[in-house]
Amino acid sequence: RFCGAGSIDMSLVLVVHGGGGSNISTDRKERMRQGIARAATEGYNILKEGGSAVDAVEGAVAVLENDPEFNAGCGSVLNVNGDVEMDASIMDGKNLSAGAVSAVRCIANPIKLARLVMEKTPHCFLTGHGAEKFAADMGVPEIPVEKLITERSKKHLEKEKQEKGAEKPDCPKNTGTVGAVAMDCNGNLAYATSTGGIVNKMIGRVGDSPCIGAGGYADNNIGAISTTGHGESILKVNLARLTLFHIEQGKTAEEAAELALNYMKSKLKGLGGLILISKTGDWVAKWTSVSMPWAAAKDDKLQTGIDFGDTKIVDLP
Ligand SMILES: NC(=O)C[C@H](N)C(=O)O
Repeated sequence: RFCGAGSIDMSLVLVVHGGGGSNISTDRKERMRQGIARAATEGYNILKEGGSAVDAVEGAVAVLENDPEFNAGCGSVLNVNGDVEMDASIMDGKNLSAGAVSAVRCIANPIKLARLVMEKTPHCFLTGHGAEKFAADMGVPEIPVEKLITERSKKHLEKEKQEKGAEKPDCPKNTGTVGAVAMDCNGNLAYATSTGGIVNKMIGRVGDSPCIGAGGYADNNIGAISTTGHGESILKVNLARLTLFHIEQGKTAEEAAELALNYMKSKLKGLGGLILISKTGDWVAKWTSVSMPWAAAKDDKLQTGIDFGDTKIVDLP
C-alpha cells in the first residue's frame, strides 16, 4: 500500500528523543524543546508524504545531528583527545535489516552512513577506518572536525577533565544523544540512534548506540525502540531487546519500558531512557535519568516534554 498525500493514515507515529541525562539549564531546555519538535515534525511529514519508517527515522535523526544543541553530529561530546568519534545505527522492522557505524570522524551525518551500511553492504556494522573508507567510496563528503566541535563541547571536556569525574551509571551527564522510532502507513516500524558518546571517553570507546539490541531494535511483529543513557549499562542489559522481550511476553509498551529501565537501575544502578512504538501503534517515552527531551507526533498532534510531568501538546499544521 502506498500512501500519497491525501490518503493520510492516522496510524502514522513518529517519536524522537534528545538523550537521557542530568539537569539542563532553562535556556538550553527551550532550545532543545524546539529542536526536538522540529525533528519530530520533519519525520512525521516524511511519513505523511508516503515515506517509509526508515526514511522518517533517518530524516528526524539527521535534523538533530545538524543541531549543535544535541550530542550527535555537530555538537558531539569530545573524547579524551578533544576529538569527535561518533556512533550510529538504524534498523528496518520489516525484514530486520540493520546498519551501524562506530568511532567515525569528519562526517556530518553518521546516521546516513549507517543506512548506507544497511543497504549497500553485506554487513551490518562498520567501524573506524573501514567505515570512513566506505563513506569516501559512497561519496559522503569529508568535513573538517572543527565543523563538529562547538564552544560548549570544548568547555564540557575542560570541566570534565578538571573534575576528573568518570561517568557514573547513576548520573549520566551526557545528555543529547538522539534517536527516533516510526510507524509508516504500511505498519512498518524502524528505529535510528546517533551519538557522540560520553565526554572524556577513551579513544575507540564504543557505546550502546550503534549496537543492535542495546541502542535500539525494530521488528514489525513487536515494536521499535531507541534508547539513551549510561552506555555501558545499556550494553550489559541489552536494553532495547530486553524491553521488546517484555512486550513479546504480553506486557504493554508502558509496562515493558518500566520493567526494563527498572531492571537496569536495580542491577547496575544504570540510568537512561527510551522511546518505543509497539506494533499496535501505542507509543511511550520513559526515563529514569533526571530528564529526557522527547517529542511524539501522531493524529496531527505534537507532544513534547523534557522533565517529568511537563508535557505540552500543540496541533500540527
Ligand atoms: N547520552 C547517551 O545516551 C550516551 C550514549 N548512550 C553512550 O553511552 O554512548
